[in-house]
Amino acid sequence: MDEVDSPLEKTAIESPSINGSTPLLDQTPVPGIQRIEEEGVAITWKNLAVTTVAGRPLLRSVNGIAVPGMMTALMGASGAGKTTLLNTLLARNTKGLTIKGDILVNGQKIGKGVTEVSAYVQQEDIFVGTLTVGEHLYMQANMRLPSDWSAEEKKKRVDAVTRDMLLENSIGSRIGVPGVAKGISGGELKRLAFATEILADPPVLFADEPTTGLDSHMAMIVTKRMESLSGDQGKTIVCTIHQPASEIFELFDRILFLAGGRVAFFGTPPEAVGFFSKCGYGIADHTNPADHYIRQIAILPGYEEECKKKCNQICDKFVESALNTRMEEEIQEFGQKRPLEQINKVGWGTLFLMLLMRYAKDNFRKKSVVFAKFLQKIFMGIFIGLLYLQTDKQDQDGVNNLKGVLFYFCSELTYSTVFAIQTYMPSDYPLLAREYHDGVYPVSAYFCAKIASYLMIFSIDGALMITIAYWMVGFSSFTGFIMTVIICLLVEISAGSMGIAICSMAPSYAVAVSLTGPLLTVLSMSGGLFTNVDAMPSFISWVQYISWFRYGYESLIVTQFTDSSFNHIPCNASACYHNGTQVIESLHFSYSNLYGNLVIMLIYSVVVYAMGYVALVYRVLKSR
Ligand SMILES: Nc1ncnc2c1ncn2[C@@H]1O[C@H](COP(=O)(O)OP(=O)(O)OP(=O)(O)O)[C@@H](O)[C@H]1O
Repeated sequence: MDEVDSPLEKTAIESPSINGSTPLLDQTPVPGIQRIEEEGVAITWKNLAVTTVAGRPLLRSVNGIAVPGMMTALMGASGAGKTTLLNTLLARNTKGLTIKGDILVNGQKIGKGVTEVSAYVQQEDIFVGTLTVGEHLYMQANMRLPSDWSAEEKKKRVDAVTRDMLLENSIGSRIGVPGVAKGISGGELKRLAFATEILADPPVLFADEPTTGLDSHMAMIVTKRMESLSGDQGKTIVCTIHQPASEIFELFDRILFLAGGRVAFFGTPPEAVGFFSKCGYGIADHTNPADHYIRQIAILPGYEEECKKKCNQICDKFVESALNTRMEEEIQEFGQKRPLEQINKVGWGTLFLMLLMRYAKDNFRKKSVVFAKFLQKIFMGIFIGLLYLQTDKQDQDGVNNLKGVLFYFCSELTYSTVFAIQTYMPSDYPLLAREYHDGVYPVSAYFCAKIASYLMIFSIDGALMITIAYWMVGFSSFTGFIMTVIICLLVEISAGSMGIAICSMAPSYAVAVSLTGPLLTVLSMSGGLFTNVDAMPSFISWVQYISWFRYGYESLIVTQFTDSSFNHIPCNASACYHNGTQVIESLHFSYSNLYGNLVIMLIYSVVVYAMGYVALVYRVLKSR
C-alpha cells in the first residue's frame, strides 16, 4: 500500500492556524444566513434515514437546508450517499428503500409534489439530437410556459435563457448525440440542459454532478451560471458535485459533506477550513480543498475499519459543533410554513402538437428512416413490378403469381414497419420517462404524438410502393387500386400498432426484436397463403383471427379476383381455376368479409395501441 492510500498519513497535517480558522467545535455562535428571502422556496430535511430492504442504512439521521439565493453542494467520497440524498429530496429512484424523517418544502410536506416547484438537471444530458438548439428551446418553451403566454412572451423568455446560458451562438446548431452524431459541445449540452430546466423559472433547481465530464474551463462556466441563478435570481440550488477545482469549490454558499451516510460538515467553504483543522485534518497550502476533505472522509481500500472510525469521529465532532447548532436553528426557521406557488401547467393539445412537431422532424431528419421508408419502397415497388411485369391474368401460373404479389404487399408493409419502429422507438424511453417525471407532459400526449408522427411516414411509403407495383404487375382496375391502397394502409397501421405496442411493453430493443420475430412468423403463416384458413387444425385455427395478414390478404384477394378480368381463366388441367370466384373460394375466403375485415383491422389497431399505452404508462410510472 503506498503512502497516498494510507488514511493514517492524512491525520498528520494539523494546521489550526490556516486562514485564521475559528474554533468551531465549541458552541461559539457562527454567522448564519443573512438574507431571508420573502419569496422563493426553502427546503429543509431533518433526521432523514434511508435504509435498503436488506436493512443496510444508506443515510443516517441526515439534516440539512437549502435556501433561496444560495447554492448548496452535496459532496463526499464515492458511496457516501450524495445521490441517495438528492434522490430522496426529489422523491425519485427510491424504489425498495425505506425513508424516514421529514423533508419540508417551505415548511410543507409535499412528497412527489416537489416536482411541481423545482427543476432537475440530471447528470446525463438527453435530447432529441436531430433538433437544433433553437428548435428544442422553442418546443420546450411551448411545453413548459403557461398556455396564456403569447408567442412573443415565450420568445422573449427563450432569448433570456439563451443569453443567460451563453447559448446565443449555438442557437442554429444541431444538438447531436455524443459519440453518434456530431453536435454541440459537452459544455453547451450541459448549459442547454440548464436552459431547458430554467425556462419555466422554477424557484428550485437540483443538479446531479453538473460539471462531470467537462473540462475545467467549462466546469467553471457552468458553475458560474448556477451561481448567477442563485445569487442574481434568488433560486434555491442543490447539486451533487464530484471533487471540484478550488475556484469552483469556493463558489458554493454551503457545502454538505456526507461520510458513510452521515453529515460530516455543513457550512461555507471557509468554515470547512476551520472545522477540519479543529478535527485534526487541516489543509496544507496549495492543496485542492475538496480533494483534501473528501480524502479525510473516504473509505480507503485496506483501511475500512480505521476509515469508518475516522469518519464517525468527524461526524460526531460536527454534531457537537456550533455549525450544527446554526444549521438546526436555520432548519427550524426555514421550516416554518410559507406559501408555495406551483408552476403552471400547459394544455394537452399544445403538448401533443409540440411532441408531434418534435418527432415528425426527428423522423424526417433521420436519413436511415427516410431511406428505409421511401427509397426502399420505391425500389421494392419497381422490383416487384419488374418481377411480375404485366402478369397474364388468363394463365394459371399468372394467377398464382398474383396471389403471391398480394401476399407480398402485406408482408413488405408489415416487416419494414414493425422493424423500423423497433429500431428507433426504444431509444425514446429515457427521455420520455425523464420528461414525464419532470411533469412536462403526460404519457398520453407522447403516445398519441408518436403514433401520429409514424402514421405520416408509414402511410405514404406503402401508398408509394403500391402505386408503382400495382400497375406494373398488370392490375388494371382503378377502384381496385383505391381499395388496395386502403387495405394496405390498414395492414400498415395494424403492423405499426403491434410494433409500437411491443416497444412499449419490452424493456429493451433486444427483447422487442426477439419477441417480434416469432410473432410475425406465426401471424404471417396463418394469413391464408401458406396455410389454407379452413384447413388449420381447430385447436390452432384461432391464430388467424389475431393476424392482420389474414384480414388484409383476404380483402386484397377478394378485391382483385372479383374483377371482371378474371371472369374466365383458361384451364387445361383437372385442378385449376376457371374464374376469380374459384380463386377466392380455393383460399376459403369470402366476398362478404371484405369490408368487415377493414373494420376489424381498425378496431384491432386501436385495441393493440391501447394495450401498448397501458404497458407504457405502467413502465414509466414504475421508473420514478
Ligand atoms: N436502491 C439501492 N439499494 C441498495 N443500495 C443502494 C441503493 N441506492 C444506493 N445504494 C448504495 O448506497 C450507497 C450510496 O450510494 P450513492 O449513489 O448515494 O453514493 P454517492 O455518494 O452518490 O456515490 P458516487 O459518487 O459514486 O455516485 C452505495 O454503496 C450504493 O451502492
